[in-house]
Amino acid sequence: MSTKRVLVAYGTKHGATAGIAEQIGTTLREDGLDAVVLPADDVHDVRAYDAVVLGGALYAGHWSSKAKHCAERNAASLRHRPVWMFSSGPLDRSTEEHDIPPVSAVAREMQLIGAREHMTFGGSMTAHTPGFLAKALNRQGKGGDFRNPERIQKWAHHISAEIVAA
Ligand SMILES: Cc1cc2nc3c(=O)[nH]c(=O)nc-3n(C[C@H](O)[C@H](O)[C@H](O)COP(=O)(O)O)c2cc1C
Repeated sequence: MSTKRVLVAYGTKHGATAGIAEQIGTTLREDGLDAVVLPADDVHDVRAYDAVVLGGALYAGHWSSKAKHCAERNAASLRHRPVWMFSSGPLDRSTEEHDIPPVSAVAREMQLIGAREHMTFGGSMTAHTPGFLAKALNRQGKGGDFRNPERIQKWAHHISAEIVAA
């Protein structure tokens, strides 16, 4: 049986979501899959992949437009392969306490594509994040890196298991 190819695509503004995507890619590779990690803007054809993981950052209640446009641009092909989606956002530990459902636009994309599952991961906004609002929130002590490597890895292992079993 040939190694399954998996695309992990991400829509990011400041890199936190890219970091999550890279960790998912690394874990999928450790599990024996051929995983490629790409910015969502660079994804124009997913037909070379057996499965796709697509993530986007949340800003003001909206999922990354880069991730959304990627889903829309590739909808016809995504419908024919297993797809998982994730969001990177909350700047607290809430994602570790309970599941945070996808925002409505993501739920709509998932339905259109027939995506299997969605996960919300804690985000990251540090003193290095550019932008007035980010700086102001950091000054108020509201920033931090809330990405949880164990949770990300656990979800990636779960995806590998489903892909291998398919
Ligand atoms: C101006 C601003 C607005 C944000 N709005 C949300 C939001 O509505 N929901 C959320 O969960 N996180 C929100 N966040 C947190 C970001 O989603 C988080 O920092 C994310 O990991 C950033 O990803 P990126 O670095 O890939 O762009 C916001 C952050 C900033 C700076």
